[in-house]
Amino acid sequence: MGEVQASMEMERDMRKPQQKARLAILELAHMMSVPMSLTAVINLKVPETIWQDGCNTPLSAAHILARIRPNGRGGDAENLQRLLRLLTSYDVFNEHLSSTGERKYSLTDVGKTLVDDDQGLSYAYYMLQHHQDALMRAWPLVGEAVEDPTTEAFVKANGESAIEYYTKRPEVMSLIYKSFSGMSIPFMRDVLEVYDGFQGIETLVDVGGNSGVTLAFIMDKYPNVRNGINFDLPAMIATAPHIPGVVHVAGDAFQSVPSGDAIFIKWVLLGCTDEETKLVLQNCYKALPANGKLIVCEPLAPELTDESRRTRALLGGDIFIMTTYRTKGKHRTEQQFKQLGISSGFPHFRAFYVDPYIAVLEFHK
Ligand SMILES: C[S@@+](CC[C@H](N)C(=O)[O-])C[C@H]1O[C@@H](n2cnc3c(N)ncnc32)[C@H](O)[C@@H]1O
Repeated sequence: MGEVQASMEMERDMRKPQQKARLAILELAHMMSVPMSLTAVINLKVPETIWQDGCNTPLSAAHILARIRPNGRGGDAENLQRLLRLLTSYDVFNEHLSSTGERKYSLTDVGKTLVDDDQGLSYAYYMLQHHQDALMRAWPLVGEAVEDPTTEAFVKANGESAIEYYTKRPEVMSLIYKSFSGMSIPFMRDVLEVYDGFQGIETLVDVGGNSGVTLAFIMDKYPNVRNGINFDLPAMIATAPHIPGVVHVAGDAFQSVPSGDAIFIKWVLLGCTDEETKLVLQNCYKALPANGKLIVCEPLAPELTDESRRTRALLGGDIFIMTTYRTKGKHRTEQQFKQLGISSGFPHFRAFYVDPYIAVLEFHK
């Protein structure tokens, strides 16, 4: 029987629900192979090797290995090809199969997100950050968040919180900065193309602004923002890089936040419990003038649970938060944010869906 015929017969058999179910559970059972293979090819520098000079020329695994290894020797091309085939099935690489059976690989649009741009940023650092040893140690304990939500899996596995762990290690901090910037800048580029809510603001406070890169990006596009205050925890501010025009201020948003015409918060509230989120929103309310505005960019959990990529990406991120940062931090729905805003004093709320993952939420006094 030829492979095509066998495949057609398998398609037909797949109509049997039990076979479909067994196949689905095996896919789930082997799911771990996907992020670990992706992390491996990033560490091996496969994406930039294929992308060399922006050409995206299809290369065989042996050719990729020869380019990666300066002396052109060593490495197991067959094993590299096995990683590339799996990741092709997840749309990271395109596979080009020749009539002789040789397989070559180029980058898809997904794969291209792993190649550094002219500022040295890409999503590769986000992948690497998420799969560091310390974070991986926490995953076997994910179920304990159900039994005991008082302590994060990360803390149980590593004896300290993720933030404490990061800030003690300069090499981890530099990965964190690249990871957040690599994820943040492409999103902000899209936001600033369509969202004009920063017009008319002179002093903008970025609460939990980390390195200050996002704030600098906003100030570049909106020169009316003349005073940019990057506010973060003391340990983060201690290692924040110097950025012209950005003033770094250390503090704790649970205590108070600096005053400004408007306040910006991005990718912070997901790491807070509902009570802490309310506290931060109340502190923002106090720090804003009459008619002041709080602009929040956070992942928005979908109301409906379906099988879409968006739902999976967002709910997967939600479990990442639960495991790594806060067992009761979470991705919230639009309605949950609206209610938290109202209970913190903000009577007006608007949501802008500028990106499938992160939304822009405006809270007005
Ligand atoms: C996931 S990072 C997001 C950084 C940045 N806003 C971005 O979008 O790239 C969360 C940031 O919130 C900061 N943060 C967490 N709790 C905070 C608090 N209580 N007060 C101020 N900053 C806080 C962290 O130190 C970290 O820099």
